Amino acid sequence: MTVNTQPVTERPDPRAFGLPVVEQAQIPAELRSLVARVHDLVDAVANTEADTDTLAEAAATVEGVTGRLNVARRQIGTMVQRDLQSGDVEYGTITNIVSGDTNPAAPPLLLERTPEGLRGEVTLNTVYQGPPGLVHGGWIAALLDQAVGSVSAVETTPGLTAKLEVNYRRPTPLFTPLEVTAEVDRVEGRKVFVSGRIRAHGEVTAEATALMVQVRIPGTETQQG
Ligand SMILES: CCCCCCCCCCCCCC(=O)SCCNC(=O)CCNC(=O)[C@H](O)C(C)(C)COP(=O)(O)OP(=O)(O)OC[C@H]1O[C@@H](n2cnc3c(N)ncnc32)[C@H](O)[C@@H]1OP(=O)(O)O
Repeated sequence: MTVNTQPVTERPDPRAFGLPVVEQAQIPAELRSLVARVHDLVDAVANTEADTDTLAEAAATVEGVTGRLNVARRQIGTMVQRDLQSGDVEYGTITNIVSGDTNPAAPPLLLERTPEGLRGEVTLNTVYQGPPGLVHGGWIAALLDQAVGSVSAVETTPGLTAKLEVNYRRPTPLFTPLEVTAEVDRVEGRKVFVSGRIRAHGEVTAEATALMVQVRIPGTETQQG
């Protein structure tokens, strides 16, 4: 649908808020590899039944590595700039729990623009388990919150979630490609009404409606209402 979008040039640059910005292409391949290895490590730790000697050795090794990595830490709020296939520029926090490039706990959910809004695919392992074999309801809400927040940011300007209502229609399975979609339904001043869905095997397992309230951008208060 057609929404009340603003020109790309009016989107806020996080640098204007004093936030450091890293271009996605500047993230070293070695860091991406580390993130992927630790993502697998979390799954291995969550499920291991290895003997106690192996567990003790692994704990000591991980403690040592953690100490070496903590010597140099990023500033909280560091943003990553992503160039979408559509040509749009998107900003997100680099450690975002759902989509962050450097967060090994993120699945991650990567979203791309479609004529309707945003779409992405993600497959979740037992790290995201709630009931046996199923995705935790809080994580379902997190996926939907990220998708509706991102579509609001990409199609209008960034905002915070004021209200999120999730309907859990069917169990959402682990180890199954999940399609996540989101769209802007309407815009009223700073209020952006959005909706999103998760599908497994083409069937909706969860859907959400949400209200995003756009952040006030210095110098544009009158435009934003
Ligand atoms: C540059 C940065 C780039 C960032 C990229 C990000 C990528 C995105 C990905 C992130 C994805 C993850 C996303 C996350 O995880 S966001 C994290 C979770 N959300 C929060 O922490 C938000 C906490 N809440 C607040 O900070 C404030 O309440 C906000 C900012 C939301 C509004 O406080 P503000 O003082 O600014 O505005 P206002 O109070 O004058 O309200 C304005 C209008 O809204 C209406 N209203 C408000 N609340 C509700 C409600 N509950 N139901 C119905 N209506 C509500 C209100 O009546 C009014 O309407 P009207 O009277 O004008 O008609």
